[in-house]
Parts: sequence; structure tokens; C-alpha cells
Amino acid sequence: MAKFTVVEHPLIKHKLTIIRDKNTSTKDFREVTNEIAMLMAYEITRDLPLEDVEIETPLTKTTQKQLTGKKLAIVPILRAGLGMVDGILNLVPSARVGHIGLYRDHDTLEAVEYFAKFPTDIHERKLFVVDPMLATGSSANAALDILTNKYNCKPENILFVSLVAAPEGVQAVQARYPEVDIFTAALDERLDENGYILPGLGDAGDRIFGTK
Ligand SMILES: O=P(O)(O)OC[C@H]1O[C@H](OP(=O)(O)OP(=O)(O)O)[C@H](O)[C@@H]1O
Ligand SMILES: O=c1cc[nH]c(=O)[nH]1
Ligand SMILES: [Mg+2]
Repeated sequence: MAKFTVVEHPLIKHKLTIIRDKNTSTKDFREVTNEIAMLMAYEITRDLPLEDVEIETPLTKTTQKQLTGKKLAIVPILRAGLGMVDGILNLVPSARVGHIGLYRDHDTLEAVEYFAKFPTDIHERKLFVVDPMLATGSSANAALDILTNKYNCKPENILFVSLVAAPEGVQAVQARYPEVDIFTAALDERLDENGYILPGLGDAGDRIFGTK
């Protein structure tokens, strides 16, 4: 079984409280969501490989470390995943970005695909699939199905990164994709009868884009 990590940090907890608050404005919600994603980027990049490099300081030659240049891509699940992209790009600015458009059917809670566009070498890249909400896990699993079945990406090269997860969603992804590492900023209590995370933060897409 791959890793399941709740990224614990006082700054993340504080900022999560801000976005959970129903009185937070669209502008603040969007800004703080990106800030949390940036803080999480520190953790999700922890295992990136390093190699030796010879440099000269003003005083002497020395062997130091640099990233190997292993190719990365961030894959936001539209729409809400877009709210995390800039925050992560702040730390890994050369990462490419692929997009998967999914919406949850309100009655069945099944994810419906409406868009997909990726870098041509997506199957060679380490992927950060990002979506603030992991609720039933239907959208996450649909995104992983698309990447692995249609684009030949390897599950062991994929990290799934959410801000708020429900236990039901984590279990659903782990059951279908045991090789995918999951990172979240919070593991909440449960889903309500409409498939919303409790306590959660509401509809992340609507709150990021001000559509409700
Ligand atoms: O785990 P699940 O039960 O699939 O729920 C999570 C999904 O629901 C939300 O998307 P939504 O369908 O509201 O689309 P949006 O991002 O365009 O608002 C959210 O951003 C996730 O993609
Ligand atoms: O609580 C939830 C569940 C799914 N999607 C959201 O945006 N919020
Ligand atoms: Mg939504």
C-alpha cells in the first residue's frame, strides 16, 4: 500500500480554518487555497531525486546537490483543482500542467468527463494530480483511470493531493489504486447524504470561482 499522509503544519491548519469559514470572500478563498497548496508542495516534493553537481563558491570548488531534472506535471481536476496550481508552480516553476475536466453528477455522484489535455510525454512524468476535495473518490478514481488507461501513466508515478478528504474517498482511491500516494491537509469526519464532506468547506469550485 502506498503512503497516506495528512500534512500537519500550524500554518496549514490556520489557513484551512480560513477557507472553511463560510464568511470568507471569494478573493480570500482563492488566495489562501493557493497558499495551502504551496505549503503542501514542500511536502509532496520531499522524495524528488537529487544528484551531485560540481560548483565553485567564491572560496573553493565543492560538490553539492541539485534536482535531477526528473520531469514533473501538475494535473488539476477542473474546476476546483485549478485553485491549487499556481501555489505548487511557485515551488516547481518548470513543471508542466495537464488538465482533466470532470463534474460530479448531482444525482448519481458519478464523475463525468468533459475535457482532457496533457503534455505529450505525460506517461514519462511524475504527476501531482490535484483537487481540493476528495469526497466519494469518484472524481479522483476517474482521473486516475484516464491517466493510466488512456495515457499509459504508471500509478506508482502519481501522487494525489487534496486539501480536505473524507475517509470514504481515501478508502475508494486506496482500493482501486493502492500504488498512488495520497496527501491531504485534513482528513474530515464523513460525507453527508448529498456527498458533501463534513465539516468540509462547501463546494470548492463555487467558492474559488464565485459561481454561487
Ligand atoms: O470525490 P467526489 O465525490 O468525486 O467529489 C469531489 C469532486 O467534486 C468537486 O467537483 P465538482 O463536481 O463540484 O466540479 P467543479 O470543480 O467544477 O465545481 C471537487 O472539486 C471534486 O472534483
Ligand atoms: O464537500 C464537497 C464534496 C465534493 N465537492 C466539493 O466541492 N465539496
Ligand atoms: Mg463544484
